[in-house]
Amino acid sequence: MQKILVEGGSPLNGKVRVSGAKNSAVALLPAAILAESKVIIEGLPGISDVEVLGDLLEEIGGNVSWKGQTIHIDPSNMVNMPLPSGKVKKLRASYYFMGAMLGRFKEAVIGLPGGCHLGPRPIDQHIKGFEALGATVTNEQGAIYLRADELRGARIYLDVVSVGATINIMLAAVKAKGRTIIENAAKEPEIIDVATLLTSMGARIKGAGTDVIRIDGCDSLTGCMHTIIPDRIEAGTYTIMAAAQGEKVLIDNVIPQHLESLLAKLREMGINIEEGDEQLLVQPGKELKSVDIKTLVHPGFPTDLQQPFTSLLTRAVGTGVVTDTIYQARMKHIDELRRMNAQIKVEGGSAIVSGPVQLEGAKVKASDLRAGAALIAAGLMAKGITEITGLEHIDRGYEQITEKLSDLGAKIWREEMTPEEVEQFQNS
Ligand SMILES: CC(=O)N[C@H]1[C@@H](OP(=O)(O)OP(=O)(O)OC[C@H]2O[C@@H](n3ccc(=O)[nH]c3=O)[C@H](O)[C@@H]2O)O[C@H](CO)[C@@H](O)[C@@H]1O
Ligand SMILES: C=C(OP(=O)(O)O)C(=O)O
Repeated sequence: MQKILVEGGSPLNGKVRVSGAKNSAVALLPAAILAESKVIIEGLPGISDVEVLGDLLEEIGGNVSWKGQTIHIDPSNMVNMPLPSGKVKKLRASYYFMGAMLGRFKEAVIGLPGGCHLGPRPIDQHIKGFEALGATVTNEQGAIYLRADELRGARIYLDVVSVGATINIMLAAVKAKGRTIIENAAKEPEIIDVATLLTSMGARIKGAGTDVIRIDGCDSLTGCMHTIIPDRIEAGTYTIMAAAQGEKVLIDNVIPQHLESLLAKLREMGINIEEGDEQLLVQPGKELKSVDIKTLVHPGFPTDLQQPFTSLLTRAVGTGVVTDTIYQARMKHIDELRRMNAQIKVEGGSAIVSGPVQLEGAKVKASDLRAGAALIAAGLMAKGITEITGLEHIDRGYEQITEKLSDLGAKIWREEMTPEEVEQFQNS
């Protein structure tokens, strides 16, 4: 087991290249189940979520091979194998096997998903959608059993705007008879990316990226080639780190329009950001002004950037209020930031960050993926050395984060934990 060490204070300079989007990748791979011939997806991020999904596709009989960041998935010999436990528990997005296997086999058994612990993460809207399409859905001993004699298109209104439910319903509906209309659909760029892949496979989808998606089902889908979009959350994380500790940092392979809400807030803080077609140049001033943020569904401020942004606020002048309306309990990083001398109060579900403070290195634990990014951001600004454990979360979503930051001039590295540290970590 490893830990990350960061010796703070070094300025960040240079160029960092953003990888393919985790939250697209984790849907694109299961989507390949629906094809009848080879699906090739280029530009995938080297993260553990993608590895696990590749293994799951092999478990159900897919022929999977890798050439660098490109995956070749031949789904023709896949079988409807139940996946009630095991690797499905390692990540959130294993829930996409429900929609994809239901679409292909009209039947599936999938264990309830894992992923970041951000408070309650129900999947009732996914189930509502599958049932509307004609499936019977039961929950038995921690696994979801889905079965349909026939999938029929339906009009589905989502009570909660959900990325996962929107994509999962699309996956099943592309093979349903007739038209499905998803109302109050999520509008995240990853939904458009998945719709683009499915359309290349022959699916008929209109409106992805708006809150009404129309899908006309078809009998068969073929293989295709697809290039994934860049990861807006990884890009946003490096943009925040550059704002916190950068002099002049170029974020490469980014779609700036995907990050408008973050960029607007950073500009309000006094950070100079120039937008190119696929690049952002970040040059923070000496003094940053605090701002308030409230997370919202896309195109609002993304919940997945709330935690790293909280770290940035510790070096801004004034008081910033952070409210997460998507995951109210996504606050586990706060206690760890406090160990590093951050002045943060939690009141009425919001974190109130007072600054500027000089953060100090400490031993901290990443409780989830973006908490990990928040602690690395804090470590970059802190005096002394910060030791971060819980890397299994960070490695779910950030490809080569220590290497990318080292290339920007950060003093950051990984070390094996001693047996005593492992024991302490496991008991904490
Ligand atoms: C793999 C993936 O893409 N993960 C992202 C996805 O997670 P995920 O798809 O799980 O998140 P959702 O968009 O579904 O969740 C949004 C909100 O809706 C609620 N909800 C969701 C589904 C449901 O059936 N019932 C329900 O009540 C959730 O508890 C949450 O409060 O979107 C989140 C919100 O942008 C991001 O933080 C995650 O990084
Ligand atoms: C919450 C996240 O991921 P997941 O939904 O995969 O747990 C995230 O990417 O920040």
